[in-house]
Amino acid sequence: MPAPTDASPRLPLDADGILALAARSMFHLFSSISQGMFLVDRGGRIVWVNEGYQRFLPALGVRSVDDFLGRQVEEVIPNTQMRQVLDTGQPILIDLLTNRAGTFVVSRIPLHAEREGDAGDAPGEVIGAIGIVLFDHPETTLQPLISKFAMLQRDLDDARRELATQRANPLLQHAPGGQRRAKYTFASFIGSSPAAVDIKRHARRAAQSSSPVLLLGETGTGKELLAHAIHTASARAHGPFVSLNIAAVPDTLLEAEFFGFAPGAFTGADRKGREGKFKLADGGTLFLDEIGDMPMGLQAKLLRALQEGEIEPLGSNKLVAFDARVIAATSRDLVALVRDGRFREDLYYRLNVLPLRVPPLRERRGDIPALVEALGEDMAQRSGEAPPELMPDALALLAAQHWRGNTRELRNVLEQLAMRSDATRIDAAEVQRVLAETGLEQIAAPETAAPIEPSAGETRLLRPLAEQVAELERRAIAAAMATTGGNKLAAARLLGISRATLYDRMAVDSN
Ligand SMILES: Nc1ncnc2c1ncn2[C@@H]1O[C@H](COP(=O)(O)OP(=O)(O)OP(=O)(O)O)[C@@H](O)[C@H]1O
Repeated sequence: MPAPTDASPRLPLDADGILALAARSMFHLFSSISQGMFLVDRGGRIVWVNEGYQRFLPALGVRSVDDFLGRQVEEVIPNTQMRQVLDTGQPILIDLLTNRAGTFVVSRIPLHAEREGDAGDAPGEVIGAIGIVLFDHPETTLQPLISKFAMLQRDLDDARRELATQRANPLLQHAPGGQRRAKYTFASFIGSSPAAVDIKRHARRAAQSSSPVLLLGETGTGKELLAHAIHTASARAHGPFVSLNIAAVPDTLLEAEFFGFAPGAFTGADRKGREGKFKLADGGTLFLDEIGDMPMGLQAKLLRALQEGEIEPLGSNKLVAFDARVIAATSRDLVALVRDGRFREDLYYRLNVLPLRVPPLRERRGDIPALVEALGEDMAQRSGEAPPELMPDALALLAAQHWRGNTRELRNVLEQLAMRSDATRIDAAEVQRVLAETGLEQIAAPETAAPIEPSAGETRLLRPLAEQVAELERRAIAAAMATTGGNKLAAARLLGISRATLYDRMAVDSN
């Protein structure tokens, strides 16, 4: 390393100089790594904004930097907490801010006056504050953190629900041997549409029998929930409910998971040996989720176990009898898997004794308002905040979606809505924005497509057609403008019309 020459820059030797240099370096660092910064004076007036921040101005409804400077911060940045920082002198180092421009991770730091003379280390009076946008689009930039948080939240949720359900239903209380018990009853399956009533009726009937049940349906339709409910309503309700998600266990470990292993059965195995799920489910129900993902090699062994009512733990050379009722579930097309030679036909028939097809959400759109209410209540119980209240147009828009991920996806969207919206009453434009931001396809909510209450919907339709078309057009334009943050070109593209046509229609609406 070359020795510093007299011309090389050096660290200042005095404390004030070092402090000034550190402050300058940190300011430059934040200015370059953050998405934007601005300063307010003691009175909350915006006095400076950097280049990065300027790109948020259109979404905030501000036309130019000149329009931004000199304004009171609350006037131009809804929901800001800068005033609190000015009043308390306390920084808010990390916070989520949601307003019409989106959701941001922000930091707010007070600026203190220099202390005159020998005032010690105490900060001087607050003379302003600096606002920093650390991340925009936190849903993508902070995805790993958010996913982890969501997972923990869901675990907590499950535990709370389990407790609440146990209190309400003694049948769900401790099964012999400890914690393995069902979490849901048929009452947990929300829905009174013909399709929901039908599946519950068939499932209740299946609960009376001891034959294997096969739950077929898309992901998130409630197959696992129904498996729990069938167990709870069955004669085995006092026995354990044991579930195994076949897709979640590596193929090499599956056999041990199913059948258990004898002490010292293989290198690295637990010295004491371990019981498999079949044995753990003795006297109760074994739920085999994602059965379509079962490796071919193990299918023959599963078939034998089901036929004989006996299993052979790995490395034991001993047959052990078990008494468990099997409920299997899959979102895959088992018949096609059989046809392609990827699922044994004999095993398919063994499992397919009582097949139940769980309908996707789009076949029971009428249940969506009730589901929204139940899921909202559940979320509110968890967060301690009031449940989100969806306006009729927002519900209609949700009811019109395709919902590939069914109830699980609906729940995710509601969680996003609760997280991003300041208002407790959520309208269609807000839903549209979240659907767009979460990358879900959006289907407009024509009133004829999914009337939530047929009679009310029909009454609404008994008006002049031109009036209804105009209203639908106005709502579509408003939704497109909300989704694109007011960008008319993008809104026109979304609606499949030219920009000129969009201007025309908007001019008509404002007249
Ligand atoms: N009808 C319903 N009423 C209330 N909650 C429901 C309903 N259907 C599904 N859910 C909820 O949606 C989520 C997904 O349900 P579940 O895990 O039972 O679906 P699944 O069909 O087993 O999904 P996968 O095939 O992906 O495992 C759960 O939180 C469940 O409680």
